[in-house]
Amino acid sequence: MGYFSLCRRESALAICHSCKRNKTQTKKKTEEEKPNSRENSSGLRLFSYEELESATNGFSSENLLGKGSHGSVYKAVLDDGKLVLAVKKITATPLSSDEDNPGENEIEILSRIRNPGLVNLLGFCLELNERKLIVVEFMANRTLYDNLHCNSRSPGWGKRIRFALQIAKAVESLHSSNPPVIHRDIKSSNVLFDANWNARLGDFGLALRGHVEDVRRLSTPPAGTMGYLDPGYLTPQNLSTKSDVFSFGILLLEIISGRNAIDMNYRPSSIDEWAIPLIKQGEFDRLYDPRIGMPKDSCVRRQLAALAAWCVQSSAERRPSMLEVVNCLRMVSNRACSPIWSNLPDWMKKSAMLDKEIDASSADFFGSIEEVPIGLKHLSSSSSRNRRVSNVQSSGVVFSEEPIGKI
Ligand SMILES: Nc1ncnc2c1ncn2[C@@H]1O[C@H](COP(=O)(O)OP(=O)(O)OP(=O)(O)O)[C@@H](O)[C@H]1O
Repeated sequence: MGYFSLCRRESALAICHSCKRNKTQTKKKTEEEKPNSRENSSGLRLFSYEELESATNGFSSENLLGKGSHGSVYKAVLDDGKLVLAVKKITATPLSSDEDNPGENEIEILSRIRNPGLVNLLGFCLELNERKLIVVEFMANRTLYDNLHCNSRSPGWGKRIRFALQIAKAVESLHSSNPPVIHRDIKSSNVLFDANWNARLGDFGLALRGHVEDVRRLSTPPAGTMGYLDPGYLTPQNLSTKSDVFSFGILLLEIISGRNAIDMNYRPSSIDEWAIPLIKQGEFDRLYDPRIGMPKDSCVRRQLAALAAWCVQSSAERRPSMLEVVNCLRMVSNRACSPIWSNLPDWMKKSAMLDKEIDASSADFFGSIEEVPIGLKHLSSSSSRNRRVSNVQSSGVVFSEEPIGKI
């Protein structure tokens, strides 16, 4: 029996059962719950259709936040203006089954995970069987796609690196949950910013939850978005968390270069085919977003580019884990935000790391790695900029002062 079939039998996930109820049953239940909406056992709120309709001004175009391939998203204001949230009105296709209905899948997955790095589920409305309403946290500052590509004031390197780290942490939290979640649709339009400009990962319509062997057994066809999709993910058997790592690498290249994942104004049009030769040749001035110029710190330039290249390798096994990505980005972030950090005496570095909640294994990343998984040049042990900051981590990537060699 597949994992999702099992999920559907668990009482803890009342939502799944509820979703399967017919309209009459659901209406009856909701009527019983009136006049006030209430939370179910998972802490999720059950909304009535009427209250969401009224909170979105009748799903008006003024409240429309955007449209995706599975429906539209509206801003909703409830509880006398105290609560602002986003309502996804999912349009089921005639072919949608319980197994592949993105709305139901999103509820099923998001009801089991909650994390400050995600656009979390707040509740749902079950009254429309064919067009479900999913209620999630409202993200006030639009998507990463909008901010990178449609904003005349493009974010600078400090912000971009912080965003990359926040997204990486969110993906890592999915991969390390039990059982793991594979998002399968990491891309800039699925990263949204909350009111405090924290990057949050959203849209779990394609996500799969379960141990890789179980998920593979389900034979869910490969899915994702062109330009971000792992080229090695051709059959259900190829699925692994490393497909998310590939998509994250594409996202990182997008953050670095400011160009679209697929952009007909460039040759080659796909970002990885365009970027990797530039990274190999050390042509960072052509790689980095010309609107804001390259990061001033040459180490940061090399490190970010090499990390992206590591993630988009064609061999899934040779890509880093998301934990390694997080550790790399923590180091980059540290360096980018405090250039003086690399010159500090060891004891101060340690304190600085504690202050910034950076663990020792992250610090190892830049200092003492023997393995060079993508053919990056070995770090010269005499290089003062890249010298060892603490003890060894078993695998990783090395950044050199020189242009990066063969990948
Ligand atoms: N929680 C939210 N808060 C604010 N705006 C949102 C929220 N979720 C989505 N949006 C807006 O609605 C748009 C559509 O979102 P949706 O997740 O349906 O599709 P998408 O990810 O853009 O595209 P696709 O479904 O094709 O992957 C987003 O691009 C975003 O502008």
